[in-house]
Amino acid sequence: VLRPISALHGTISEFHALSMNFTPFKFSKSGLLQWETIRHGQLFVNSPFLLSLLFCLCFFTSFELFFSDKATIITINKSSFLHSHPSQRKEQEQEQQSNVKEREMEAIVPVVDFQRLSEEEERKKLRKTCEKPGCFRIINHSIPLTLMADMKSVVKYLHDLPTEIKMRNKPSVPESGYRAAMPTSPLYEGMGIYDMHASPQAFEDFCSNLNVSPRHRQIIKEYGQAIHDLASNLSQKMAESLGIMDNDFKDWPFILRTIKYSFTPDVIGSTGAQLHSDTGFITLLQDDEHVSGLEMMDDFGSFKAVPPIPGAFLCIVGDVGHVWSNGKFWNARHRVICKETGTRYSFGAFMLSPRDGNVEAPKKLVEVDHVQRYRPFKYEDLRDFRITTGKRDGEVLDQYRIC
Ligand SMILES: O=C(O)CCC(=O)C(=O)O
Ligand SMILES: [Fe+2]
Repeated sequence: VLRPISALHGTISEFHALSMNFTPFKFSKSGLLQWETIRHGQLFVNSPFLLSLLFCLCFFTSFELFFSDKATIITINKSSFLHSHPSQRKEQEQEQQSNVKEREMEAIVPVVDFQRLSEEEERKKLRKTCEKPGCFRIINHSIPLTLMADMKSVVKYLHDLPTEIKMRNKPSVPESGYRAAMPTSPLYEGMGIYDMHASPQAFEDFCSNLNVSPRHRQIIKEYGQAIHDLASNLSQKMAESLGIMDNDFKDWPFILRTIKYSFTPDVIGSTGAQLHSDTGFITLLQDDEHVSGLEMMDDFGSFKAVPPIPGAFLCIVGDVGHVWSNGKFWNARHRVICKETGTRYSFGAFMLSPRDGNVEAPKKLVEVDHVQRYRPFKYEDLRDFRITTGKRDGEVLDQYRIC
């Protein structure tokens, strides 16, 4: 919580003495000047001289100081320093309040270290986060940062192609091919390749339809292989965290999917992607590190912004993950909202379901649990049900629920 330590023209209303020291300041997007503090001695606040100096500074310059007792952030309102007109102060106060709210409204997305998944403690963490909130960040993974950056450039390039070229890329299954912005989802444009690791032809068709250059072709191929490897390894670790040691995810089909959101000033507040759960087992998303928008819904139906971590993938458990785990893993509900102007790119692997088989919990898991929570079904039936009914969130599974 940020507490004002000086009100208008420097009346100190509240002051919480915490130890602090300043790192170099920076301007935040909202025009606030922020000093992020690091832990140090109590030099600043314990010195009566400096405290008086601070008081005078507030008094004469109408600085407004905010002090975080949680995040140890000091915020000085730059604009109130420059213009101290009372009518502006109200606006500034409101802006600060909403900044505080925004910071408090960030989803807690646990971070899992891929390199440490051989350790019991990290595996427990993985299981716990798959149970709730049903999403996590994976760091120290196998995909080089250079490949992630290269793929992002390719994704931008592909989405910038003329529409008639993008349209050549016809879907072989829903969510593959090209999906242009539509009146029902005007901010959203998607592209995908289905099952490229098992069907080289799908990859060839995609590249030749879009006249992809040899260099870009190489990047997509490498990225597709790398992210499918990571997704199947991670799926295996998730299964192992439930005691299922013999499930091989390497052959499971996946969609390499790219999404572009065009966020212009007139659509701030509009929906980029409606509230949904993902249909497959797990999604590995390289979400945009600059343009925000992704929100997770919590148990109370509130939405929390997901802050980006450059270099980390956001992993989201889907409907198949929920059913396969006999209801243990949570298919996290999420959406994308336009919050700022810019183009948001998100892309990654949507790991779907067992090839040619039913979606169901492994027998061993059912034995341990003494109950099977969902009856087996075909992935395609679930996918088609979602398309025909327009239903997108986890309730689509109710039709298969046993208990
Ligand atoms: O764009 C994003 O960050 C989220 C995309 C998403 O949730 C999806 O495609 O299923
Ligand atoms: Fe999603």
